[in-house]
Amino acid sequence: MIIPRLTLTASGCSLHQAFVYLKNKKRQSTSLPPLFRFTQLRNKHTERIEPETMATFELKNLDECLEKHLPAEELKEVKRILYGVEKDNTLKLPESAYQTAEQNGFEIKGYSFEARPEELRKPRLVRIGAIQNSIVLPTTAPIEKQREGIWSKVKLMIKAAAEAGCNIVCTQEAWTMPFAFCTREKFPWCEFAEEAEHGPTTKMMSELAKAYNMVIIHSILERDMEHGETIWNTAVVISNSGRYMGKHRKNHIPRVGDFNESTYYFEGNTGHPVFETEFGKLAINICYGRHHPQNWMMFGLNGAEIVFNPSATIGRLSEPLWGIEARNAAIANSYFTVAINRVGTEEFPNEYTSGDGKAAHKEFGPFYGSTYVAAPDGSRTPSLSRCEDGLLVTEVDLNLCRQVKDFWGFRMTQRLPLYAESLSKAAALDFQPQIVREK
Ligand SMILES: NC(=O)NCCC(=O)O
Repeated sequence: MIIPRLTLTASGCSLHQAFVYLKNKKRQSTSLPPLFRFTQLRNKHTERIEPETMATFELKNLDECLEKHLPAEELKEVKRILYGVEKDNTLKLPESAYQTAEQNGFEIKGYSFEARPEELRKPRLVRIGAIQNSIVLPTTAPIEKQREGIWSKVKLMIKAAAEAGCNIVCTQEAWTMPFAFCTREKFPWCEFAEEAEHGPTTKMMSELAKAYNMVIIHSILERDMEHGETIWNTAVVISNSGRYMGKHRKNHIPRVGDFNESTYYFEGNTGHPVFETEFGKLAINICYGRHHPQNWMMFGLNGAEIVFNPSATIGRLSEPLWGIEARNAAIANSYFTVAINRVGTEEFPNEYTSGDGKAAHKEFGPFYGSTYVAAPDGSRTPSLSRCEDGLLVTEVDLNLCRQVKDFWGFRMTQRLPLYAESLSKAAALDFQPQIVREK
């Protein structure tokens, strides 16, 4: 789907970031870590600004746009219809979390979803942190420096999540690296791959998980040392004890636009695991898997209460789909979903083509952020910004999953045996589609 206007708007975000940077420069110049300062300047210089963006570059967030332009009464009704929330569900976070965000130049937002009080079960309140971020150093910097740069930034965001009382935190897809798969070059990008259980990033995240008593889900390029050093796109789950719980490998690999990921790794072989943690039963449906309702369904069948969707996707391709897919999955499967997307435009040293007859180019993006959480009753939070680093904190009561199952009965009416029979027929070589024609 081609939506040129949205694309242009997103690329204009860098102007806004540059403006915010300059505005905050004086106030933050001593407290801002050098890597942050570099990123914000770099974005200003590397993202293309087309003349048409000037009119709309302020659209860094759809919700802020609605708030700016709609009268209060209408805004309330629009939000009820769009988000399924009857009353303001903004969650006030501890001051320290806001301060950490402000000092380090990222957005922080808090929301909550309530469930009905039950007689026999206590509320099962869980705070979820979802992190969206841009890369930090140029993609030409040494690999280890690039990774450490992103680590430093995201560690501060995890600190803010801890201050905000988060029990679970999830990063975006392939969070330690630029999303270089557009290039189809193996070197140096494969060097970002690391072991899921024993790699440096999991080690670092395990320390944070233990220190903050937090489950951490982080999505990396995995190198499987036990199976021929093969590469996978993998989400790692670390318990709040700091111990490695397991991993899930991306089930559906895109072959669309510049998402040339099939050059690097295969479809995952880990099924649909659900991780039973102190803070609920969690699963991960990595990026492109969100277009496959059956992928979402299988995590539900295995008992997931929250399914994370760490992603890397761009406006030209998928922005109109973004608000629909994870939200629909939450409704269809009676669980919470957390859709997370990176921000910024990434520039690579060599030009590549998109196979669409257009000129070769070096940039990939803009990735449009817009991280949000959807609840099983179909309500959802507003999105984080389309262009800024951000932490979304959402408090959920997991009791809502069963309450929605009881009310709507989607799990009861699911007709699994009917579909199992039909699916095995559809997958057979001699399948004949069930079509009725006029005689
Ligand atoms: N990372 C990834 O799978 N992106 C594919 C594009 C999309 O699914 O929106």
